[in-house]
Order: sequence, then C-alpha cells, then structure tokens
Amino acid sequence: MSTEVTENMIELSGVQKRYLLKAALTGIDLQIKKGSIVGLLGPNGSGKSTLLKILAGLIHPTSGAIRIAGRAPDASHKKQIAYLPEIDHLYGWMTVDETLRFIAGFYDDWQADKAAELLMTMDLDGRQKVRNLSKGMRARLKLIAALSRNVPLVLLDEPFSGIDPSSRAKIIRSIVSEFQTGEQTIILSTHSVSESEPMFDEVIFLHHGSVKLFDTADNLRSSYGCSLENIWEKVYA
Ligand SMILES: Nc1ncnc2c1ncn2[C@@H]1O[C@H](COP(=O)(O)OP(=O)(O)OP(=O)(O)O)[C@@H](O)[C@H]1O
Repeated sequence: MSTEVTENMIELSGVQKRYLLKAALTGIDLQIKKGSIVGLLGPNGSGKSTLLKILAGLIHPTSGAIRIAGRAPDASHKKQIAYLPEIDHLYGWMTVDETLRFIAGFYDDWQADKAAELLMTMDLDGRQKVRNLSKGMRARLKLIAALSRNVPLVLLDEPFSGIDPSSRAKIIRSIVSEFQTGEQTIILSTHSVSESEPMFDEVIFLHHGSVKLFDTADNLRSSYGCSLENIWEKVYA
C-alpha cells in the first residue's frame, strides 16, 4: 500500500460529514501511526461508525482531506482495508464454512489457515447454518472474516456487540495475538471500554462529531491518573 515513505497510516484534516441536516462529523483532524491498535470511543451518535465508513471508502466526507498510507484514497485502497460493519450481511442459508469460503472468493489476500485457526479460537462449528447462530456467534463469524485477511488496515465497528463479557476477553486476546505488529493498523470502535483497554496503543474519544481527546493510552492514563473507563466517565459526565 505504501508508495511513499510515511510513518502515518491515516491523516485526516478538517474532515466533516453531514447527512442532510445532521452534522455527524464536525471537523476531524487526526494522525494515526502505522502499527498501532487504536480504540475509537464515544457515546451513541458521536460519529464512530461514520468515521469508520469514511476510512473504509464506503461514504465520502462532505469536506476535508484524507490520506491513507500517504495517498489520497482511491479504488485500490479498498482492497487493502478489512472492514467489519456494525450490521452484518451474512446469508442465513449458508453454513459457517460456506460463508468463509464465499468471502474468501472476493479477496486475494485471504489466509485460509488463519481462518481455520480463528474458527477454533472462536469456538464456532463450521457445519452450522448461519441462521441458527446466536447474535454473539454471528459477531464472531464477522470477526473471523475481517481478521483472516492480510491487509495493512483493519477497521472494526463494534466487533464485540452481542458477545458475552467472558468470551470478549478471550476474543480480545486472539485479536492481539493475530495482530501483525509493525505491519498492521487496527481501528476498533467499542462500548466495551474496560475489557478492550489492555489492547489499545492509542485512543480517540469522540464527542458530537469531533475529537475530544486523542493520545496514547499510557499518556491518557498517566495524565488523568485513572483507567480509560474512568476517563470515559470524566469526559462524558
Ligand atoms: N445515514 C444516515 N442518515 C442520517 N443521519 C445519520 C446517518 N448515519 C448516521 N447518522 C447520524 O449521524 C450521527 C453519528 O452517527 P454514527 O452512527 O456515526 O454514530 P456512532 O458513534 O457510531 O453511534 P453508535 O455508538 O450508536 O453506533 C448520529 O446523529 C446519527 O443519527
């Protein structure tokens, strides 16, 4: 993906998004370094999904500039971004194995061995029909689909939605262990701040469509003297 030498995977300058009368993003300036796991946090409606969709190239900003790996986004970028949407588009009539084979067909970078490994880590039965999966199991299947690709940028929108708290910790460990240090950048939106906190290198707190705080997780914890979960309570009090 990198045609120019740059330390940043993502650079956003003055990015705004308006849906008819609703301003979802009101001017985002951000520089996200390559090789980090970034937590995208914020209350309902703060703009997390909108920002991720813009980065995935699914929607366009109303104004502002975006650079991904040093270049303005174009059609070729989409091939190098794995995006897990908040809503799933899985086919109920397929089995889990058929779903993964179907998704694999779209991507040259699909890693079948990794998908098989994740299937075991996520405790999913490949023979089960998607329509019979619980909400949490569907969420796991979506995660396998995103994490089995060998891409420099992974965008996960609420990946733990529907997954029970004890399984979340296990899944977070598998995301961290699958993370290709130095090569990949993961941006992950979540409301599960306490469970996710250990995996974040950097954290963005969004509020009403703008960045309220952005720093390394360590700097935030040391300047506030508390956990990210407690910072959340202070920021959105
Ligand atoms: N397609 C759309 N048309 C109109 N308004 C939209 C659309 N999508 C999002 N919005 C509005 O933009 C704002 C930001 O929404 P967004 O989904 O990005 O927030 P979010 O932080 O992801 O929320 P949540 O945590 O509830 O998923 C909200 O006020 C929402 O109602």
